[in-house]
This record gives sequence, structure tokens and C-alpha cells, in this order.
Amino acid sequence: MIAFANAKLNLGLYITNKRADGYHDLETIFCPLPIYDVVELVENGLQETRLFTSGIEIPYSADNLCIKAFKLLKQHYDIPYVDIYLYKNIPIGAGLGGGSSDAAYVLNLLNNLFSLAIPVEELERLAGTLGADCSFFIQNKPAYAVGIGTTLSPIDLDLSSYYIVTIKPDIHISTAEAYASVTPKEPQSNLLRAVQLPIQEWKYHIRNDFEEGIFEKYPLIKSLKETLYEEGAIYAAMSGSGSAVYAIFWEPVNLDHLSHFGTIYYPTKTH
Ligand SMILES: C[C@@](CO)(OP(=O)(O)O)[C@H](O)COP(=O)(O)OP(=O)(O)OC[C@H]1O[C@@H](n2ccc(N)nc2=O)[C@H](O)[C@@H]1O
Ligand SMILES: Nc1ncnc2c1ncn2[C@@H]1O[C@H](COP(=O)(O)OP(=O)(O)O)[C@@H](O)[C@H]1O
Repeated sequence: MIAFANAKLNLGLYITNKRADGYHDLETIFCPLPIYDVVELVENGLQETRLFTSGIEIPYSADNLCIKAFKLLKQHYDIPYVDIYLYKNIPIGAGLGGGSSDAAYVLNLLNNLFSLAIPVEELERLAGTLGADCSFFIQNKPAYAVGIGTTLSPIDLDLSSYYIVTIKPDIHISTAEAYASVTPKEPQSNLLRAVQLPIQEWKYHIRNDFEEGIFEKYPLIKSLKETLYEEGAIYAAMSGSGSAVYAIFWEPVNLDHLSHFGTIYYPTKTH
């Protein structure tokens, strides 16, 4: 069984509190972003689950999130072992949630492949134990998130008529490092109200609290965002903890002349 695991963007991100467990409370809107990995699961008849990766190289981590997702479900459900084929295309250390998406898609695929009938709320809860971003990808619909990012409320937001270009500078930002350099504060605006404004107003009202510290450390990312506005973006922002910056346009644009900033991702269609 195969699935296209998409990226996400954060529309606004306010970091409001540092918790006793080291995590931060936040307020953000998650939206699916049409850049995709491909995840395929095949029952292998073996006594172990294997992962085969291709595409972008994934930096070493103790366990790939796809394997973590399998092991997590195996703890709770009697499922056979599988081979996981992951074609990695979503840039890493980008703030686009690629690893989290892969993990959530493995949970959803296992649920479907083995007809487990796990309720969505339970899948979201399990996903949240793999990573704060993971829960969103279970339903994968625009959502307002609070808490550590796992408390989700669906919102009515459709960006499909716009053209969103994402540029990923050759800078890898660790999420933990980005959080460590932010001082939590009260949100500067009401995100749910701001997102109801005409889209051309968003730039005056919707902020990402990571930008200040990251822009200071990596001026190229700041300059990229400014350049995207000069190119006519209606709204541009760094996604999550960066380093990718997305820009929303009314119409398709060609930004190939900005390739010195990083890799350019135009929207992809899969279906
Ligand atoms: C910043 C955000 C915004 O959507 O996304 P990315 O930029 O990573 O895509 C998320 O909060 C990232 O979520 P995710 O990448 O799943 O985080 P996790 O793996 O759970 O945690 C990685 C580390 O980030 C920090 N962390 C994460 C989430 C949170 N609400 N508070 C935190 O302080 C912790 O130091 C944690 O050890
Ligand atoms: N399937 C996966 N895809 C990408 N990264 C993964 C995966 N599994 C584990 N990781 C680890 O998670 C880290 C963060 O990955 P990712 O979710 O792509 O970044 P971001 O925090 O920018 O959204 C990577 O540095 C990598 O070590």
C-alpha cells in the first residue's frame, strides 16, 4: 500500500510558554503543503521490519521516524512485520515536518493495510508521542493547534487557489536548537481572527516567533523573505523553525533566478 506524505507549513507561530517538561506551548495554524515523500508498506513475512530509503539522504538519527511509528503500533496491536520503502523528497531541517508526516502516514497505512479500525483520535494521540507535529498529519487538514502542537481544531481555510512556492536554503536548523533561543511571550495578535482577514492583510498581523532569532543568526533567510515580497508575494514567512521560507502568490510564478538562495519547490500535484 502506497501513500504520498505531504509537507506542512505553519501560518503564524506564537511561542507562549516554556513548560516544566522542557517543551513549549505554542499557537499555530498548520496547513498541508504540496511537497511529497512517497511511503510504501509491504507485508514481508519476516520477523523484522526493514526500511529502504531513496531520494534525499536522511541524516543519522537513532531510529527513522517510520520505524518508530511501526514499533509504536506493534506495541499496541498484533500486526505482521513490513518492508517500508521511503522516497525522501521533502527537505530535512526545513520546518516542513517531513519526518513527522512520514511517521503519521505509516500509522495511517498500517491502520488501513491491516484493517485495524483505530479511531482518528487514537491515531492522533499515538502520533503525538512520536513528535509534536505528527498528530496534525493524521487528518492532514488545516488546523489551529495549541498546547505543544498536538491539540488540534479544524479550521475553514482553503489555500488551494493560491500558488505557494517554498525555498529551502542550504541551512539545516534543529528544532530543539531553535526553541532554545526563543523567549516565550504573549501572542502579538489573535491568530484565528487574523486569518479571517483578506490575505493581503496577513503580513501586517501574522508572525512567526522563530523568525527574529533565526534571521539574526542567518541573515540569508531574512533576505530571502524580503526578496519574495519584492517578487510580489502576498504573504511570505519562514515555516516552523526554518530554514524553509514559503511565499503565497495570486498566480503561478517562475522564481528560478532565486536559486542562489536555495532549492526551489514549486507546488506538485500527485492525484
Ligand atoms: C517547530 C515546529 C512547529 O510546527 O515544527 P518544525 O519547525 O520542527 O517543523 C514544531 O513545534 C516541532 O515539532 P516536532 O518537530 O514534531 O518536535 P518534536 O520532535 O516533538 O521535538 C523536538 C524538540 O523540539 C522542542 N519542542 C518541540 C515542540 C514543542 N511544542 N516545544 C518544544 O520545545 C523540544 O526541545 C523537543 O525535544
Ligand atoms: N523519515 C524521516 N524523514 C526526515 N527526517 C527524519 C526521518 N526520520 C527521522 N528523522 C530525523 O528527524 C529530523 C527532523 O526532520 P524533519 O521532520 O524533516 O525536520 P523539520 O523539523 O524541519 O520539520 C532529521 O534531522 C532526522 O534526523
